Amino acid sequence: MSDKKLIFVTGNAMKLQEVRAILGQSGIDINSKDLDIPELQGSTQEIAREKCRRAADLLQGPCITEDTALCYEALNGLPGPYIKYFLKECGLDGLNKILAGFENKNAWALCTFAYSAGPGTEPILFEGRTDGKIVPARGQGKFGWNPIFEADGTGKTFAEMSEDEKNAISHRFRALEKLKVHLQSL
Ligand SMILES: O=P(O)(O)OP(=O)(O)OP(=O)(O)OC[C@H]1O[C@@H](n2cnc3c(O)ncnc32)[C@H](O)[C@@H]1O
Ligand SMILES: [Mg+2]
Repeated sequence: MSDKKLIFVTGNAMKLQEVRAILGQSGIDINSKDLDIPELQGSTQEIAREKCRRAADLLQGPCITEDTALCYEALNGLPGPYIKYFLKECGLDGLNKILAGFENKNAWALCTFAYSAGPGTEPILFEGRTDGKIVPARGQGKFGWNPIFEADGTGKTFAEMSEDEKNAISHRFRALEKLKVHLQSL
């Protein structure tokens, strides 16, 4: 495995940057491919599995994909996997206002990596979760909903953290820890 480059199918340059930083010296080398893969409706697991299946079919080979959800406790986990569209249509301010009628601002960030060994195989999922709460935007807004997610126990939004600080506690880091173990066992 270590001499092979694994393909990460994503259109998101910030995801790729964080994945490369987190994997660092692990010996796992990632190439990326920006394929537009339709994302189904369903649970985060169903969406992740289907996206990876389709990516492996298109590539005709092994690959990984990643789905990130932002889940509000007051909304039983929504927007969840649909956060990209909520962010696009409502903005950071709207993502706060959605919770105006609720005292509970708790949320969790959920990262799901899917690994496919190739077409016709069942993707394997690796999940990582970071708990926090939704707050009015603070910090550098370079990546998605970073400015409105304050991670528990830090007093900081992801956007107020350095890359290293975020990558030490993030949903993505936690999911990659599990994916790494799997890849290194191949
Ligand atoms: O090609 P893919 O990998 O699907 O990339 P995407 O940008 O479409 O990503 P998702 O479908 O997983 O949608 C997740 C949304 O959440 C945003 N996002 C993902 N990870 C994030 C993180 O760690 N911090 C802040 N925002 C994030 C991202 O910009 C999207 O708007
Ligand atoms: Mg996507």
